[in-house]
Order: sequence, then C-alpha cells, then structure tokens
Amino acid sequence: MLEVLDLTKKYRNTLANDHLNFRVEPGEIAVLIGPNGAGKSTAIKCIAGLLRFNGNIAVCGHPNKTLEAKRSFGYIPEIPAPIETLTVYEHLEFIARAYKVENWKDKARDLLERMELDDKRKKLGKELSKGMQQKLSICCALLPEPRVILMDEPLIGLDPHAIKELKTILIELREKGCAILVSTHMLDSVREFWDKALIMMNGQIAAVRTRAEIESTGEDLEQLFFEITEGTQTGGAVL
Ligand SMILES: Nc1ncnc2c1ncn2[C@@H]1O[C@H](COP(=O)(O)OP(=O)(O)OP(=O)(O)O)[C@@H](O)[C@H]1O
Repeated sequence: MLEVLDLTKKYRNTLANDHLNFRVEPGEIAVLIGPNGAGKSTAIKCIAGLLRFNGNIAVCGHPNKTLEAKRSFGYIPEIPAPIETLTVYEHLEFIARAYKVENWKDKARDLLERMELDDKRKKLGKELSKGMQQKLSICCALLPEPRVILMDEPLIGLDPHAIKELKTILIELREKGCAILVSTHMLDSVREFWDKALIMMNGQIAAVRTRAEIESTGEDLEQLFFEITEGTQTGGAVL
C-alpha cells in the first residue's frame, strides 16, 4: 500500500535520508522512531510529495507525486498551517470540494465532534490555538477517507481527550485496512498500537521490528532503541 524504495534525500551537505527501504501494508500501523534530526520528517515530507528526492515511492501502486497517489493519502504535518482567513468549517468544505467527498457534512460533523472542535466551527484559522490547529489539520486529512495516512508527530500539542480520541481513530482506521505511518520520538505515545517499528538513526533505518517479532523473542524495543541511538541501555520511558 505504501512502498518506499531507496529513498535518498540530501540538503546541501546533509544526507537526511540514506537509501531508506520499507513498506507499510494495509491494516498496519508503522512507526518511524528516532532521535531529533534522525530524518523522520524528511522521509514523511518526501512521501507526501513535498520534497525532491532520489528513489521511488508508491502509494497504492502509484508514484507518490501523481494525482492518483495524492487522492489516496492524507498527510498531517508536524506544524499545522491553517489558512488564516478561512473558518474551521470552511477548511473542511474546501477539502470536501477539492476531493469531491460524498456526504461530507456528516463526516465533517463526526470528525469535529470527535476532536472537540464542534463549537469552534466559525472560528478563523488565525484565531485557533496551536492545539486547535493540530486538531483541524487531523480533521482535514481524514475527511477524504484516505487509504494511506502519514502523520508527523501527530500527538504533540494535543490535549488528553484528543490524544485518546486520535489513538481510537487510528485503531479504527487500521481495522478498515488503512496503511498508517506515524513519526515520533516518543515511543510511549505509540506503545499500545504500533505493528511495525522502523528505528531511524543518522538518516538510515537501523532496525525494523514487528510487534509479533518483539513478542516472540521477548526483545525490549526501548532498549533496542537506546542501543542503536546511544549505544546504551536505560529504563526511561521517553525516547
Ligand atoms: N530544510 C532543511 N535544510 C537543511 N537541512 C535540513 C532541512 N530540514 C532538515 N534538515 C536536516 O536534515 C536532518 C534530518 O532532519 P529531520 O527534520 O528530517 O529530522 P527528524 O528526525 O524529523 O527530527 P525531529 O525529531 O527533531 O523533528 C537534520 O540533520 C536536519 O538538520
């Protein structure tokens, strides 16, 4: 469903992504975990078609920069960027028209209620708090019901209710067969629901583990992370 082959991205002298290869299957939540600067956001931006890169990326079988691919994925950026002069509801209407979403009003109402933005529907983009902007960004990405979902640090800035709700939404989307890629540097935030962990370090994927592998071998993912990133072991919960 999402296939990344030899993804390489260089910014001047910085090799931010160095021949990344991975897949995210339908009904799978993959987490891209790594310390600051590991190259997670760069990878997600390349997949979302926002950066030039070397390699091949396919979304539902289509090269990622094609219209067919863009119709198939939803992207939640690390930093939300609402349109200042549109209201919350107008953002959703805009997306609904652009993607020709059927029954969009019902879907928008459901998303706004779940993200507790329902009473903010008349607020302008520039009047939203950082957390509200993030919630709107999530609603906009999910409204067209994408088959592939790309989330760059989606839980940062959300209140506890929204975090709980977003986790529930992700699990529902996995059950519906979506392929989901979530980047984070906080393993704790994805601990309950990840299926495949891609540990990034210095622009490379240093290790890949499925939950089934971890459960069958008894390996500790957090320990593995610190062994890779620091050559140390720790009992700390936040990576
Ligand atoms: N626009 C840019 N121009 C030059 N270098 C960049 C740019 N964006 C990122 N980099 C560099 O690329 C590398 C990977 O950065 P990236 O933002 O992808 O990491 P990250 O894993 O998402 O980090 P964080 O967890 O801090 O968000 C870093 O060395 C960073 O300094």
